[in-house]
Amino acid sequence: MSTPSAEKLVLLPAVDVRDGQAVRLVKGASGSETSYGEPLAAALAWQNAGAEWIHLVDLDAAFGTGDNRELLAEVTGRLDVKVELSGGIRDDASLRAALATGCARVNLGTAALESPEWVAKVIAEYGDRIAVGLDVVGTTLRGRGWTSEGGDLYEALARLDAEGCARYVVTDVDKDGTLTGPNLQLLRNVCAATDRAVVASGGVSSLQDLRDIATLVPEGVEGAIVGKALYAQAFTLEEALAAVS
Ligand SMILES: O=C(O)c1ccccc1N[C@@H]1O[C@H](COP(=O)(O)O)[C@@H](O)[C@H]1O
Repeated sequence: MSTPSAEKLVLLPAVDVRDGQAVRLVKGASGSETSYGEPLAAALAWQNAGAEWIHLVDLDAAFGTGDNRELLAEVTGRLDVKVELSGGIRDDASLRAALATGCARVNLGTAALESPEWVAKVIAEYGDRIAVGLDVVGTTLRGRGWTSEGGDLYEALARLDAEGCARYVVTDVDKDGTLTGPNLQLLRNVCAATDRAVVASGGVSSLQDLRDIATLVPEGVEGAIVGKALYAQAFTLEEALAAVS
């Protein structure tokens, strides 16, 4: 596989769902939620503003505090844009249900840490409909709602590369929801370690942050997830899309 050569950075507005509501967390901490209303309304707003993708997360399933599966299936079904579905996809049943929503791809987090053989199997079976979320503090992976430690980022990357993983969603947990700017060095380091596509996540606060991430497209960064900055109206999605076009 060669380094992907996307021309422009793809933006994926995030719709994270907890207890039926679109929320943003700070550093993924349970209890730090700010609520932003109906997930469908949020997703449709991003779609109408020009998004090509929505990053849709079942936070309850990620934390193990229940799930929002029916709601996320309904939201996915109502959208015309591509959906990257994430949170609690850890076995055949949850993967089948996620793929059956019609989402373009799923993002596996905890499973990549705790069930590596199963993840290798589903990568072989579903190819680029499977992305792996590499959620890190420093270079240590986090799972189960980012509460458990799951080994070294670069060891996992080498293993998943060898298994044919097509794409990684790389989140700096300490940046997520903080509006303090992305961890560009982490993204550079990951791109140097893999030739697979990388989606950047965590910390975007300004249009300049998006322009900075876009400079890493030639290194392999394909996309950026944008959450809090959009909900806090730091800029509009239209402005963001124009900034990276
Ligand atoms: O996105 C978040 O803010 C977030 C916060 C805390 C925990 C998880 C979070 N996000 C997503 O959850 C998946 C992992 O789910 P799982 O481990 O596969 O069940 C992760 O990739 C993030 O997209």
